[in-house]
Amino acid sequence: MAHPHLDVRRAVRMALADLEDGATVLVACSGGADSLSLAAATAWVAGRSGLRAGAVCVDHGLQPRSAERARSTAAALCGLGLDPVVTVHVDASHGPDGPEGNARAARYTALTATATRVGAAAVLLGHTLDDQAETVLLGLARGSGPRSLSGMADRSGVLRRPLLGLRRGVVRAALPAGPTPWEDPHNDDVTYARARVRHRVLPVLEAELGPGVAAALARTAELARADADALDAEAEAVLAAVGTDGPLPVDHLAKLPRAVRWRVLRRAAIAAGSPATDLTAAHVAAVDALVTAWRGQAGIDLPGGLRATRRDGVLRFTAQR
Ligand SMILES: Nc1ncnc2c1ncn2[C@@H]1O[C@H](COP(=O)(O)OP(=O)(O)OP(=O)(O)O)[C@@H](O)[C@H]1O
Repeated sequence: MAHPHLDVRRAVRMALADLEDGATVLVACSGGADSLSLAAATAWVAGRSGLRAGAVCVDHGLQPRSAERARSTAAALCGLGLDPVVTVHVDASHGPDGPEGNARAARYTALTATATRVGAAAVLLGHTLDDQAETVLLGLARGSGPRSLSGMADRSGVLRRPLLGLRRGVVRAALPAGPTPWEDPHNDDVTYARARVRHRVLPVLEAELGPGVAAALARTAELARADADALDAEAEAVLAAVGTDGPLPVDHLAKLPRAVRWRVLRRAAIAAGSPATDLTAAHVAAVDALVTAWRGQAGIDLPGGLRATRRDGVLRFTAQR
């Protein structure tokens, strides 16, 4: 960790290399250490490469002091040389994923909408290699498939994660002097699984298996993403050929590799009205058994009042009255 400032600036420079002169980038800033370090590096890079840099803070209204925090973050960012901060208020009290999940979904929607509104070419997020490794470990512990194990993408639409290849320690060692980062109390609260992975599981893995474990987990994420992309594309192609909303020929489904067939069945069930958040791997496996191990059973009930049935050589998803 000889030159953390250089490492962070290089990572930001590379992530922004394709932007045209005069383009605007926004740093998504929570006020935490990672996004403050990212903001400082982005201000430095933008100042030397003809880009405009601003910042955006999302106020979820979840923590009582969040408005005050947003104000002090804004002041710190202006001090780092970024344009005045855009603060966006979102309502995270509704949604299917609990307060944290709803806040995350609302945040990504708000960040993307803000980029469109201000004409920004990219919004930068401060996720690090440690965040990626934690996500992979949490996915492994849940028995996730390659899509979940692929963690966070370095690019997704307008969102970019320049620090995904850097350890959190490097990012924090490059923190600018002056602003005091705000620490989200959840980060250290070991009642949360992610905090336990961060403070207890990953350190033990590194002590026992070597310091390269986090980078290895991040590599797993990259490999899993490539596999998941290929399998998803194949499933899409199958559905494009047979049609998403009609009956699915069982003979055709039975010949597909299981990983592709599961994806086809999941997509078809969602297209027919089963909510993606409620449709589990066990539901999909039960529908799969109608294809591969059918012994005349009547059908499978699915979330959203849907029923999967097999008759006359085709599989159908129908809404139950
Ligand atoms: N309220 C928010 N407003 C704007 N951006 C946010 C907000 N919360 C999180 N982000 C963005 O998402 C990234 C990851 O946030 P998260 O809370 O998962 O991780 P973190 O390790 O606590 O990061 P940080 O130290 O920057 O808070 C942040 O670095 C930031 O870029």
